[in-house]
Amino acid sequence: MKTLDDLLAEGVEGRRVLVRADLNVPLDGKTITDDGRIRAVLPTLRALSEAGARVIVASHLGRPKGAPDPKYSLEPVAQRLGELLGRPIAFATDTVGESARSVTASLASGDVALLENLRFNAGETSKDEAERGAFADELAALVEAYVDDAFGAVHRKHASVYDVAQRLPHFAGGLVLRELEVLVKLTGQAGDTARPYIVVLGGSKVSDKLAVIEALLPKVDKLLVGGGMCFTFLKAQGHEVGKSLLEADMVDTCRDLLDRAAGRIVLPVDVAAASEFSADASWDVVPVSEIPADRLGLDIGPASVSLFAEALAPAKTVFWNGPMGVFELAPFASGTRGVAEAITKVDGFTVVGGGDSAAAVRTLGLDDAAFGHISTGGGASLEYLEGKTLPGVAALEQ
Ligand SMILES: Nc1ncnc2c1ncn2[C@@H]1O[C@H](COP(=O)(O)OP(=O)(O)OP(=O)(O)O)[C@@H](O)[C@H]1O
Ligand SMILES: O=C(O)[C@H](O)COP(=O)(O)O
Repeated sequence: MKTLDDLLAEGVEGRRVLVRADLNVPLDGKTITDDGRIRAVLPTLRALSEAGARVIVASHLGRPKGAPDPKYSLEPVAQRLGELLGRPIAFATDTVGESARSVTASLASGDVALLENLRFNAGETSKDEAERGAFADELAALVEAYVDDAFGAVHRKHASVYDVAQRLPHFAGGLVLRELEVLVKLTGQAGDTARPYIVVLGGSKVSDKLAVIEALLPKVDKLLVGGGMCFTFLKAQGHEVGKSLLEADMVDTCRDLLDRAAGRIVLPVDVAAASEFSADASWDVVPVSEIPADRLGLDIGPASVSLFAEALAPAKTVFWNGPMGVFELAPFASGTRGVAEAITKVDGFTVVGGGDSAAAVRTLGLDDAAFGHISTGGGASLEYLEGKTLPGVAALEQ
């Protein structure tokens, strides 16, 4: 795989370079609530700009439906990117149209531009190769070289991730390289995963994470399951879960996993059971065997935090993905905070697997530096650990 260093060694002075970044940051209206993904790509942008490239950055934001939607404009991101880089960013109000062409044409050496949301174009995410290819042609026409530094999107077979690489000299950015270097240590491939190896999974969707549980089960010593997804497992264990999140069609699969795991899947023993999905709900901590029929579990309880902390204490390797509860609502953030704190005390290598978990670490005021690595990829890190081929990585390798 050719890397950013190879491109810099070739010389980039005056060359137009497209950098695919993952600037898909959480927004509250127009306010960025966590700019971690913007910060993560700064070294690549700085290196190219300082070497005299004309840098054109492209990203998706959210999941607009293939047409412009102001709610998903990257304009606030351009603003923040400019502040962090300490230089003005030229913002194109489209991705490959009139504005993009004129902005890229007018860049001087060292300048940086950001294109509008890639997903405002149906071709970006299309399953039809010709449609994706046509959009990739338009993107490629703007530049002379391509750097992929969008680790969070390498699992997507999208035009800007996959097809563009086939049309231009392509290079892996520093963030993509660093993420792969760290995550390979958790696959067991290199045979150097220090034990005990404990995986903590939470978040809302069991169905999304079953494949990763399947893939990791033979490799890990313990798998701690919290968050919305634990209720499908609790149901499979024979508990009633009231109005908690439940994927009824996954109960049998969870039961099968629990049988095969022979005690290595650890579930909460108590939960915060609330009257409604709201910060103002009335709620109590109850044992998992006593969740009232009219309540929903929005967090793991204190006994579960202690149980998980005890399991984590001897760990030498930890991977954590997905919050333990609805941490966005203050009363239900304790489980996530407690487990995150237990992970920071681990005397070993700890990785936070992206998305909401990384945002939780920062919004709960925990110290980034207390974790070995905070991945910028949620789905991407999980698919990598599952052992799937990541289209973005495959394209860079070709
Ligand atoms: N008990 C619960 N009931 C309902 N929702 C929950 C519960 N616990 C956690 N969640 C929600 O799960 C969401 C995160 O789920 P998701 O599966 O997307 O996690 P993630 O893997 O960190 O995300 P990403 O894929 O972006 O990395 C959070 O918004 C949180 O509020
Ligand atoms: O947030 C993410 O995991 C990445 O930015 C990918 O976004 P997507 O799941 O909408 O493709």
